[in-house]
Amino acid sequence: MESQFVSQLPQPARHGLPSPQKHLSELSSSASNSRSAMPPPGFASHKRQGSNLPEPAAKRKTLVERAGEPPRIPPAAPRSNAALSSAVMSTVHGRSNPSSFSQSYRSNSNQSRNTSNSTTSSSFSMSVGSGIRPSGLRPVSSLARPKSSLAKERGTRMANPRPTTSMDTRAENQEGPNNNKRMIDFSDPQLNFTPRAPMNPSRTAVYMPKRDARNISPMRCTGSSNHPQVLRRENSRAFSLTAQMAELSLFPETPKSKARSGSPSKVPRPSPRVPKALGKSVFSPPPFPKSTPSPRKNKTGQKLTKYSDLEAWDPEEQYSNMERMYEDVCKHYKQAMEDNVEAKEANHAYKSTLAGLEQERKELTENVISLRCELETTKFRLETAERAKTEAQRDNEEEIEDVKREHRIECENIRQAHRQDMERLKSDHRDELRELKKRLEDELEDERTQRLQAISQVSTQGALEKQRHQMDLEAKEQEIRNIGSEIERLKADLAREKTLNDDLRQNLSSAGANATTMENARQALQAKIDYLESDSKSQSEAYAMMEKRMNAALEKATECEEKLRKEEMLRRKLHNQVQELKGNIRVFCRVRPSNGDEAEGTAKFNFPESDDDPKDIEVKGPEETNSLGKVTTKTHQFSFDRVFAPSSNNAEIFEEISQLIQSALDGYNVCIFAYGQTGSGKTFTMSSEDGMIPQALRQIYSTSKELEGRGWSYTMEGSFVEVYNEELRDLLGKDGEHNTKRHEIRHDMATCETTITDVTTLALDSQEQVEGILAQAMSRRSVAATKANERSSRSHSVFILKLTGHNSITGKRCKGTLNLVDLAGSERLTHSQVEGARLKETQNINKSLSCLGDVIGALGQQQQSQQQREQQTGSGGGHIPYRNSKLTYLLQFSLGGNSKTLMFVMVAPEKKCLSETITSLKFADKVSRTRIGVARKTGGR
Ligand SMILES: Nc1ncnc2c1ncn2[C@@H]1O[C@H](COP(=O)(O)OP(=O)(O)OP(=O)(O)O)[C@@H](O)[C@H]1O
Repeated sequence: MESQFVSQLPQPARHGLPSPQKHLSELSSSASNSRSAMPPPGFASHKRQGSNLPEPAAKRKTLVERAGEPPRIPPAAPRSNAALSSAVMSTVHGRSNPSSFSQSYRSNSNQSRNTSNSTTSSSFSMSVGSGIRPSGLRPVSSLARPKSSLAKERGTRMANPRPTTSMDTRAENQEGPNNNKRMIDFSDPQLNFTPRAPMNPSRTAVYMPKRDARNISPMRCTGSSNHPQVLRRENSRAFSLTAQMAELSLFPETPKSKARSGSPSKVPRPSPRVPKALGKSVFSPPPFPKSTPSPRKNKTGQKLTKYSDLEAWDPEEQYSNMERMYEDVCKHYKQAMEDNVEAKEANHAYKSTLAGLEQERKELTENVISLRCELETTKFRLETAERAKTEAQRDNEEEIEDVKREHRIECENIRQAHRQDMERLKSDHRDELRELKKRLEDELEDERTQRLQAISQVSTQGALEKQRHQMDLEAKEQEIRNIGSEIERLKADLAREKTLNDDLRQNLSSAGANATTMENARQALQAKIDYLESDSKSQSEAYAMMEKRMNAALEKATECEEKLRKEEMLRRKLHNQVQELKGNIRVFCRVRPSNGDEAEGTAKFNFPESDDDPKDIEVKGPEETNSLGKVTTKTHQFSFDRVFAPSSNNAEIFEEISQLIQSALDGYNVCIFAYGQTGSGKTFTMSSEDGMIPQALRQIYSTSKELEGRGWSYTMEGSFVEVYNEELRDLLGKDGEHNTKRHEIRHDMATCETTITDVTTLALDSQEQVEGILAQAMSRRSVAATKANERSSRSHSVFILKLTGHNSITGKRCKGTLNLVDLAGSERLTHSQVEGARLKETQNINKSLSCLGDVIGALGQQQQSQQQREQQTGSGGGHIPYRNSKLTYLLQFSLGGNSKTLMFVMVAPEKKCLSETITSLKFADKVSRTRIGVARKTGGR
């Protein structure tokens, strides 16, 4: 029983001594581990003897110093060993309080072995348990938790052995934040810690840090307590244990004070299972003195005093307790002694290990010295090599510098040579250029001389040639002139011959007709003779009747012809009377359509309703502001012989003037002219494809054809001139001549005929010929782009058609002239803003138009005064300023009593032309009111 007890005590020397190798490895590992810097328990216990306070962390030791340290020191040694030492010392020095010693020692031994002695009471077990628990493990329950009625039960329950189950996990989880701790069963064969003492079933399981099995090493546990917090906790625990031990006394405690003393585990209680024979083999404590029972002993209900309610102590019971405690202490002391012996053995072993290590250290030191020597040698070599390298580098740099310098000199030399070469080449090149230039100049001079000689030769030859040609030309011109006069003479002869021929032809035709008639008569007579000879009386009667009827028919035909002639004469007479009634000067107004430029705006024109013969036009004038600031618009009303709205076309207009064309065929002078501002549509009306000129010619051709049946034959001669800057130009003249040749206007006052000198007069034999002539004339007209018209006519064009008719039946003749005039556009100088040639043109245009107005006005006045004078004296006369302009002079016989005149006043609808439009309309109105005398036939016989 005693041996069993002894074996349960901690025996570190026997089972905890590691092999030297392992020991060294642990030492070296501890050298690198700060936790192992904690002093071994042996040192600590010696150092802290007599002190319960924890020592500060020891200085880090060398390998040699550590070699002698015991490898496995129980955990929490500083605290437990201090307490143990103090307890032992107090016991040795005869101090009382064995229970505190027992408690301290038990805690120490249990920590070193990681086992617990479950043979003690539950409170004692808990006390021991708190010692083996790693720091931080259930600190509150072990230290601060007050004792309760449940504490004992809980402690017992914790000590109960149980297999490792899922509950372990739960228990582990219940450990709070330190989950890295786990319950380890010491019976687990995997663990290399095997307690020598039989395990108490109630303590087979203890809480261990969650590491490998080595974590149960006291060194590591010690290390873990090195943490400042842990140290504090350990210190406080040691302090509380010391304090508790100091509290222990032989005097009984009241239950109340017990309850206040803290954890029940800290109150020492004798284990009922401690063997009585403890320490017999080694140590036999003297018997505890027997106490004699007190005579005053009152087992039950004995009070402290007579007047007190407190129960008195039972000394006997206390004594027995003390006795038990004493035995317990003796038992532990014996155990400690055994441990001491073991520790000495271990010390010895450590010393031998230390010697080995010392030897090893010496060897290592020698090695270190030799290595240092080697290091020094290497350093020296390195420095030498460095120096050599630096020197080599310096040499290299010097060499590079030398090479660079040489290179620079070489470059400089090459550059110099190159520059000299360049200079030389340049001078050579300059010389070459100079020579080349000189040579070329010489060559050029020679060439020029040769060329000049050749030119002078050629020019001499050319002059001679020219002279010869000139002479030839003059001779040819003379020849042509002779031929021309010959032609003229021949033409006159031809015309005379032609007339003679015509007369002869007529005589021949009449003779032919007479011959036919005679033949018919002869045949009739022959038939009559035959009939008479056939002797038929009835036939003779029938023949007479037939002859009678034939004669009647012939007479009737003659009557009809006469009647037709009379009617034709009447028609002409009536036609002319109608024309006269219409007025010898008539005015038509035409408004052209807008050219589509909406931005310019259109003036307001009104055409009062009239079914087929519109004659009135209203124009809204420009806005005017009167003196009161009121804006007014004046409406101008005009009446003409006919008004054509913008929608009317050239065909409609020609219908109206076709009667005038007939008058020209009848032998009247007819003048149709178009007046208006530039761009108002004059040329469009007169000379466009379906304009008045082409249509008039078409009608003349067709009518003359019709009249052929009535014995009329017509000859048509046309000329086309323009009045440009008061000069006449022949538009049908030869190329190059039409605008250079000068022409004169000649009037034959006897025949009232006008001729232009050197003007081209063409016999118009066919319609196609006329159209070709018109196209040529139009292309030669003087036109220019103005502000108002891109192709503005800068001249007055006059197409003169002379119509000569002869009636072969009646022998009548007639000669009419048709003048179709396209006047140049009237425009204000301020509006046109032209200058130079254009200005001169405009001035001449305006002057001639003004003269035209003057002539018409004078004609009107003359008519009035003539009528008055005729009424008074029977004679007329007056001055008409025809000569004031070329235009009026040219149209002298077409603007007067001998002619029929029609004026078109052309109107542009644009707003910007409004003032010019009104001016034109006023002029036309004035002309329209003019009454020119009665037209007379010219050349009629
Ligand atoms: N009745 C019309 N219908 C359609 N276009 C017209 C008409 N009248 C004139 N024009 C057009 O208006 C433009 C000017 O006309 P035109 O050259 O005949 O004017 P103008 O009076 O002869 O001008 P100018 O006096 O400068 O010669 C032309 O392009 C012409 O085609």
